Amino acid sequence: MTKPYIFITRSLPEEIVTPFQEKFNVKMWDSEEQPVDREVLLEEAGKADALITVLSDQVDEELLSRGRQLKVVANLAVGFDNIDIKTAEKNGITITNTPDVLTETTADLTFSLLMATARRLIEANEYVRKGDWENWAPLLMAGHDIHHKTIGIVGMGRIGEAVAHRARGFHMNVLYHNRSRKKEAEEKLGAVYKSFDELVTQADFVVCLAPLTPETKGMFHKEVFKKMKSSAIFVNTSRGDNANEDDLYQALVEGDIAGAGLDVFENEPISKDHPLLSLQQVVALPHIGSASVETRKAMMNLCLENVQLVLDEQEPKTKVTS
Ligand SMILES: NC(=O)C1=CN([C@@H]2O[C@H](COP(=O)(O)OP(=O)(O)OC[C@H]3O[C@@H](n4cnc5c(N)ncnc54)[C@H](OP(=O)(O)O)[C@@H]3O)[C@@H](O)[C@H]2O)C=CC1
Ligand SMILES: O=CC(=O)O
Repeated sequence: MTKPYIFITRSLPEEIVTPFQEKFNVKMWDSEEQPVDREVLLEEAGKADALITVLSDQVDEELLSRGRQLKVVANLAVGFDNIDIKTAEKNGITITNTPDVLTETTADLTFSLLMATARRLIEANEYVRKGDWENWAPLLMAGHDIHHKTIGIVGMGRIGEAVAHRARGFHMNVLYHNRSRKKEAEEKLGAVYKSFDELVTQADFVVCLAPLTPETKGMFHKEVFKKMKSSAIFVNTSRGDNANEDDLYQALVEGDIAGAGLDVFENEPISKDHPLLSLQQVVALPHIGSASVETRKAMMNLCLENVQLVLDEQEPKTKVTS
């Protein structure tokens, strides 16, 4: 009997893949960094039983309609805005993601980014390395306090709650906004529910952790930045499209807000000539929210386990539904 065929759109460590090779025929794209060619991906989608994809692969109608063989697409991310879930469901293809295993790691990164932006860590590091540090000065690299300030979390889900937990350790007041109230988070974390407008007006740090959906796309725009405190710092570790980057740039230049910590961008990788990267008050990272070795390996294992379960005609651990 021929083994089921799994195609993985990036090269993953052998140690992760080898245990699955006895039961499955596993092929990987030969680069860890370079995305798979679209034509190759479409061809593979037509003959594979399972795909393991990354967040930059467009799993759209064209791909999901390539043939009857494809049973499961396991996305190496918790976000699944790159996948047309409705078409997958219509075509009987199971979609899985990687929630929970990356929550704490992404919360660590989100809070680090908040701190690095507020306390100007990247700018200060460059200042020392360039040899510009000649004297101690009373306001040299003075930034913004974090402790006892107010954090406003838009998207108080798994990662949002983990960020709130860290914020409590810094004696911060925690505000949050979701479409629905989370009484449990309010009790456990002392978080206070606010409307979106109230949150952006009152918070010193506005952190976006809502998924990218038609509703959240562009939710941080010109008028929203104008409502924020001029000392506010915007942190985005969700998806770049949740903020309008032109408006964010203007808000920073015009002093509507004081800084931005960004792990995600409208177009990734962001061009080095992008206006946002010309601003000292912006800290930019290459979408590394979940990037610890332990967590990335846990995500890879979860993808392979989900694929195995679906191909064995069992329920996957973390199925995505519309
Ligand atoms: N930078 C990185 O590397 C990473 C980025 N991410 C991003 O973080 C996101 C969140 O992950 P996770 O916490 O696990 O997801 P969850 O689904 O647990 O949380 C998302 C939260 O967003 C809220 N939400 C959804 N729609 C809206 C809306 N229109 N307005 C306000 N709140 C909304 C939801 O509450 P409700 O339904 O009540 O509105 C929910 O509480 C991912 O979707 C992904 O985009 C995740 C991991 C790593
Ligand atoms: O952006 C990363 C994810 O897991 O979603």
